[in-house]
Amino acid sequence: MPTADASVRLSDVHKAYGTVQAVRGVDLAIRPGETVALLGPNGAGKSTTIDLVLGLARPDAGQVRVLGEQPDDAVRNGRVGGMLQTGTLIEHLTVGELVRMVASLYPRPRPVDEVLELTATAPLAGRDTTKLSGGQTQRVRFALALVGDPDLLVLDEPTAALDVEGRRDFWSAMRAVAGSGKTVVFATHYLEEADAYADRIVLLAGGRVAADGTANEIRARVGGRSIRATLPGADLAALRELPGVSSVDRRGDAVVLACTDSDAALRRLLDRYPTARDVEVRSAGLEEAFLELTTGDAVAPSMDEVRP
Ligand SMILES: Nc1ncnc2c1ncn2[C@@H]1O[C@H](COP(=O)(O)OP(=O)(O)OP(=O)(O)O)[C@@H](O)[C@H]1O
Repeated sequence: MPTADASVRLSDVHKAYGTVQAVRGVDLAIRPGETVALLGPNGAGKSTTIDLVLGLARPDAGQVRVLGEQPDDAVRNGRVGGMLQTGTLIEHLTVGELVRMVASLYPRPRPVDEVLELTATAPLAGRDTTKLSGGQTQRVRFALALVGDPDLLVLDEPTAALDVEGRRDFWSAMRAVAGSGKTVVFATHYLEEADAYADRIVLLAGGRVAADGTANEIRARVGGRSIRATLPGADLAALRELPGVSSVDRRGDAVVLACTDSDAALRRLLDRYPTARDVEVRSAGLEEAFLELTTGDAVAPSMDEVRP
């Protein structure tokens, strides 16, 4: 894709903080209208990548172009709307007053009523900004990122502190915006959010791109299947010796066999353990792909960090 045609292009970008290599040779091109998730465990380099795109950090090496410009020029020209992890709303204004005030700072703002509608903040327009829940605050921050009518929206973990309902409401607002043709880049470590809301997932680990594609393409990178069967009291060491089995795990009365050859493993399992029941064979999911692709020279995420 020629540079001018990409909304965001990173070419062999490196960024260190002291001795920590936060981003190590990232190449990435995001097309206009795409919704892209930057997914990765803690410390993968997601926020640093977002800071580079927003012109808040400069690369040590490589190039970042946003809408064909230097990032800070694109931001200054009102072409980029950003929502960072932290930030508070100006206090003692109503939501409507705040969004109107921010709109007045842009040359061609989007009509305020339309933005309030789109972000489901219209019912909050008369509410003081100090009287909002976490989810409502995030939607107002989203409205502020949107009101300048940017071509590109960049959101750093927009739902990190929200409960399930707050997350759902936020994403339904986001989906409406993405559907209107904007390019959206968001960072998350929620697999399900990346899967549900992004057209494409860029999986980061240890400051590098570990995988880049649709959720299905990333799943397909991990070819293995697993067999789950109810088998009370089974000897895990003996199961590990079955042909085609790479590892074994116990889940209550069930066992899960990760397989390199699930056909061979299944035949021998049923032969040796005729009492096995509720047998299921399944393809590796996004969670397995995430674990496999982000483990290695990168920092392995703990299951808490994966938060499927
Ligand atoms: N300002 C900074 N000073 C020093 N080190 C930093 C700074 N910002 C980030 N780092 C380090 O760079 C690496 C990448 O951090 P980054 O915040 O980009 O990752 P992340 O994927 O956004 O993680 P998280 O999900 O925890 O926000 C980490 O090791 C982090 O500790």
